[in-house]
Amino acid sequence: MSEQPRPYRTAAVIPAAGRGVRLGPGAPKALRALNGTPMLIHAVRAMAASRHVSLVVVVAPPDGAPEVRNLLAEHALPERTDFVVVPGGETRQESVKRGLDALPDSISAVLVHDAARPLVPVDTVDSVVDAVREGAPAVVPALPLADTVKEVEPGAPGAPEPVLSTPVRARLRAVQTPQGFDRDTLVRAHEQVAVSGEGATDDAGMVEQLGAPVVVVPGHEEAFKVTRPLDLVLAEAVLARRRANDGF
Ligand SMILES: Nc1ccn([C@@H]2O[C@H](COP(=O)(O)OP(=O)(O)OP(=O)(O)O)[C@@H](O)[C@H]2O)c(=O)n1
Ligand SMILES: C[C@](O)(CO)[C@H](O)COP(=O)(O)O
Repeated sequence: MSEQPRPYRTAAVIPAAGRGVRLGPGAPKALRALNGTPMLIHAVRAMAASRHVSLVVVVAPPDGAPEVRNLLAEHALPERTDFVVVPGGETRQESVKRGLDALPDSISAVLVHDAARPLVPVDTVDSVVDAVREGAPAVVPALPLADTVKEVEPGAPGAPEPVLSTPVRARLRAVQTPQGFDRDTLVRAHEQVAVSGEGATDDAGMVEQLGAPVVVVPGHEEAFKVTRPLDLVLAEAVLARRRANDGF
């Protein structure tokens, strides 16, 4: 007898276990506040805002799972969405893998979304989900670049670095999250693709190494990653503009 196809259910895995070294000293980055609310809660709400997302798996700082469970209980979140919290690993890639391991069998599509991109609009989330539902095994939101990019021979910090090439800017895209995947493809990438050093910098890159197609859909300026202190200033400004537009 042939296996029943899975009902189409989409989960979001939110890696939130990073320290936030580039942001400077303080609590783990995902737990720092934006307009009084932890960055992670903004990211969780951004995923749960999509009508497609029925489950959100939060990958917490390694010893922070109880604190994250408390945060989820304390903040208003949509009732139609289920939430699971698991502890993260040493690298982003390990943290994503732990999130994937927590998915129930019923899930057929997965979004992987940085907690550090708390302000992604729901339309961007939905356009990624739609492209996966239409059959793309891997989908990334991305924007054209404003700067010219040079490939260099990396040297000591602060030392002049020889330029090797100038890629054609019109062919480059700055990649954001959520990245969307057919679940089996992403699991296969995490099982089969060997990545050395600090791990893969994004999940779609691992799928590329499998030889599976990855497509880009338009990203959004407000899906920027909170990485350095100036990004916090921008995030607060975006939230202030949203509050003003909402009329409170
Ligand atoms: N071991 C890790 C490292 C990163 N992340 C998550 O991956 C996302 C993108 O990583 P990044 O912006 O680099 O966050 P940090 O690793 O916290 O930042 P930094 O490199 O400055 O320490 C973040 O939501 C971060 O919490 C994770 O879950 N587990
Ligand atoms: C996944 C990502 O956000 C895509 O741009 C990015 O690669 C994460 O990099 P980080 O160094 O872990 O912040």
